[in-house]
Amino acid sequence: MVQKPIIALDFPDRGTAEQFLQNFQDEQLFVKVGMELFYKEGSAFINWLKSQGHNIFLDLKLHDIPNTVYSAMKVLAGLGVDMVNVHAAGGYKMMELALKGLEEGTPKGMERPILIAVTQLTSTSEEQMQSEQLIDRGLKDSVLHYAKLAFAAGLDGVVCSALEAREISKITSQEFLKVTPGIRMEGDSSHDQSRIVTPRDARKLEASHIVVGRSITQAGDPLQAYEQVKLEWEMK
Ligand SMILES: O=c1ccn([C@@H]2O[C@H](COP(=O)(O)O)[C@@H](O)[C@H]2O)c(=O)[nH]1
Repeated sequence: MVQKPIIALDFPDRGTAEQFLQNFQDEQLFVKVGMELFYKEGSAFINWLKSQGHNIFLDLKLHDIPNTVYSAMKVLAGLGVDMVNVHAAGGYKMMELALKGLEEGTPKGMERPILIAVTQLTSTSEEQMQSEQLIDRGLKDSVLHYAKLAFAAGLDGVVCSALEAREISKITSQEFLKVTPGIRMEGDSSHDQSRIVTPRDARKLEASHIVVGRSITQAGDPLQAYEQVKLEWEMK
């Protein structure tokens, strides 16, 4: 089944986010809440989104020592969101403990949130990665390496560019999720993203999910922009 595009709710506060969501009336969406909105509004906003029937990816990208991530994941597991994430650069042990924390923290009768790991941010270019992270390899090698590590640690998938999705499937499994931000419609500004792909190409490249922010949230008609993204994404 094709998953709904995930809309990145990159807004400063709950009021702005709720106003944006009014464009979609009763449609049940898959939304992403990032650091900005979560740090401002906390779990009350998550509860409200759930009460509206939306699926939620809580995008906090945890990256700390294994024990700290383990404890934090135990808390996040209680929020009832559908998806959470860590940075794969935190390492194998950190990812393993993130998963353990989620498993232990998920209340009885609830499903454990999907756990994915960021490989290389879609804003990162090969040159930037080599000069700033001192990685003396191609960017794809680094993404594939992190994907393999996340797979070995038992995670459900990764955040990557759709450009890397097909190769990740080959070295992990078809079911391993490839959640792909950096999505732009033809002709849209890339803003601060480096590795961008259209919804149509993301589908062809076998991404399992697309994450779309500004192409929808900053559109004159967000509902129409969402419908267009969805149409391209669902067309094979
Ligand atoms: O590698 C990553 C990981 C996360 N993101 C997040 O996705 C959205 C993308 O927003 P756009 O406006 O469509 O660029 C944003 O919330 C990022 O924090 C990412 O872009 N790349």
